[in-house]
Amino acid sequence: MDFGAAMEMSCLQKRRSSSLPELPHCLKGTDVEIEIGEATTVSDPVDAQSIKRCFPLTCGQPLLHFVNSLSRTTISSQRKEKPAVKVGVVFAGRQSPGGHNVVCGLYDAMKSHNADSSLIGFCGGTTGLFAQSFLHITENVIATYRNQGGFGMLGRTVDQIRTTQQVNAALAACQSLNLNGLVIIGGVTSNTDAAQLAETFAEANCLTKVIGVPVTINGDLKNQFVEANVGFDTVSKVNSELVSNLCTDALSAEKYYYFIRLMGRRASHITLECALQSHPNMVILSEEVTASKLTLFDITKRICDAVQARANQDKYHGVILLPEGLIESIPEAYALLQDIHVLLKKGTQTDQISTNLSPWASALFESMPIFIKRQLLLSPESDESAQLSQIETEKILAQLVETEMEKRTQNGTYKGKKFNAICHFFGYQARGSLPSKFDCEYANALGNAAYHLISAGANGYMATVTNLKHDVSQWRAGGAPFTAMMTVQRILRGPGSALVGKPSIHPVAVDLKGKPYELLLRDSERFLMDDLYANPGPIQYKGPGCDKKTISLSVEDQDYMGRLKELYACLNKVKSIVKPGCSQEILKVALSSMTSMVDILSVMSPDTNNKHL
Ligand SMILES: O=P(O)(O)OC[C@H]1O[C@](O)(CO)[C@@H](O)[C@@H]1O
Repeated sequence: MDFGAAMEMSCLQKRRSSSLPELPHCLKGTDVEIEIGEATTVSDPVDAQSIKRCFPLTCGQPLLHFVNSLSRTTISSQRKEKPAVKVGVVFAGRQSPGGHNVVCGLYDAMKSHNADSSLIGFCGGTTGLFAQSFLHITENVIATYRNQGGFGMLGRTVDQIRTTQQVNAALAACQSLNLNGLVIIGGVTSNTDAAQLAETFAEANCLTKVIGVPVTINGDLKNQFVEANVGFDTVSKVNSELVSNLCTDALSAEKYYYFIRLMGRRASHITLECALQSHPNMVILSEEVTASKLTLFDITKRICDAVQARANQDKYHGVILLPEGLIESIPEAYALLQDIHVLLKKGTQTDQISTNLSPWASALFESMPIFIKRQLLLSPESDESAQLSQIETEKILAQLVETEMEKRTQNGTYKGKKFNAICHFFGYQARGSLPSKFDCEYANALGNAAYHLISAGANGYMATVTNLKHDVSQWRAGGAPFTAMMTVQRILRGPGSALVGKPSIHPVAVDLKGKPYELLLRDSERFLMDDLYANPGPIQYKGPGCDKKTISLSVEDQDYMGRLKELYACLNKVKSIVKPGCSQEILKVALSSMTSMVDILSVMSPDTNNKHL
């Protein structure tokens, strides 16, 4: 493929390519300084031990904040040129709208601080990194891809830097190319891999500093340092418009139920956000199914009861949203997928799988239509999960609902008209969209921040931009160590014993106690029965509405991140001052800090999804 090549641009694309996203005040100009914040710690002792053991050199580093020294009266406003740097960038994860702007922001920052700095982009994702296949990123390349969708500038292939061979190949590439920095763009998997790479590079005394950037449509890389992911805003908006169009269509014809599956493998953030923006009749989130341990039968029954209730009001149309990860959250389907995975790994031929499954798994498998069987048997993804984007869960559900409605008709419990379903998967069409203004600006700021981290010699950090609910000018930027975002998963093995996994940055699920979900629950009954469809329309790039952020970002607890940080600071204070035999005075100070912690905790949701407090 011809990476970085010029492309035929529409009028809109040309205008976008020449428009420079606004930068937050703290990143503007050439007077950005770095302030060292509080050291990061992990309070859970098991997690802490394991993280320290796996990341002895990069664990416990402080938070970093960027400040614009021009805003300070004490510092001279003379422009400071920084040493030239050579940086490599790689799209390690799946494409996500806005990803190109990380590269553009990085490039702009590098060049504005020293015109001799050079940026190379690895072609074809991690494969290009291992093979040292790259292109020099020039002004022309930047102009072609600024504010454009996809990952066409550099492409992507596999999203892993995991095996010893892969890590060594990455190390060899960075050493032989003499890179000062390597910027890894991706989601939870890519950033976990980046953390490992940073540690390995530190061990090997490699010059290259590894920096991650949170870019994933899934919106599941969230923690006290990361408020949003590049791409989520765009994908939610594009999908919401498409869902709304189907709502309008359903209401006009009054004869179809649209079953729509949206992307989101391990968390249902996109589905939740689209529901909040477009108000379909029904939404089924993976997190709800997991929490209530709903079976396929339960879900089918819920939908059928809803169809029946609507038919009682003479309504024979509707729109139902579900995430692609739903299938894995249904206990019996998950177990079936696991069994299939084990057999595939053993090398069992696909036509022999059914006979080698346990009787119940085989019965479920055999009850599926032939095309679904084929999809279930697809070889797993690089992270060993099923190829969820290829499994048409919406069709399984539509078929089960149709069968059940026929049964109800035959036994006389349903007397309405025939149920008609039409299925859709909105995945790739939204993922390839032109990025929203928010994603363009957010990604650009993150790319800028990545440069400042490299120039400050930070290794093992994720670039962060926060305060996102506010105007771009007020956004804050900095970096947080990967290790401060990690947790260790425990697999319980009988009472008192647990198997501890490797420390990783884990995807964060929809919080069923959080504000966005609460908003959905509040209106779910009215959405179901009253057809309160709302159409947000296409993404706006200029004029009124262009600065609208996702509802999730806007309603998430305004002070949640601030409270977490406060909590974290109090805890660190206590830990640093309380020592065996310390004075009464110190204990009093510690007690007051702990009282503040209790106060903060009492106003926060008890289920914070966060183990680093
Ligand atoms: O492009 P591919 O390899 O089909 O990836 C599909 C997967 O990527 C994502 O779009 C993003 O992680 C998932 O929602 C989806 O399952």
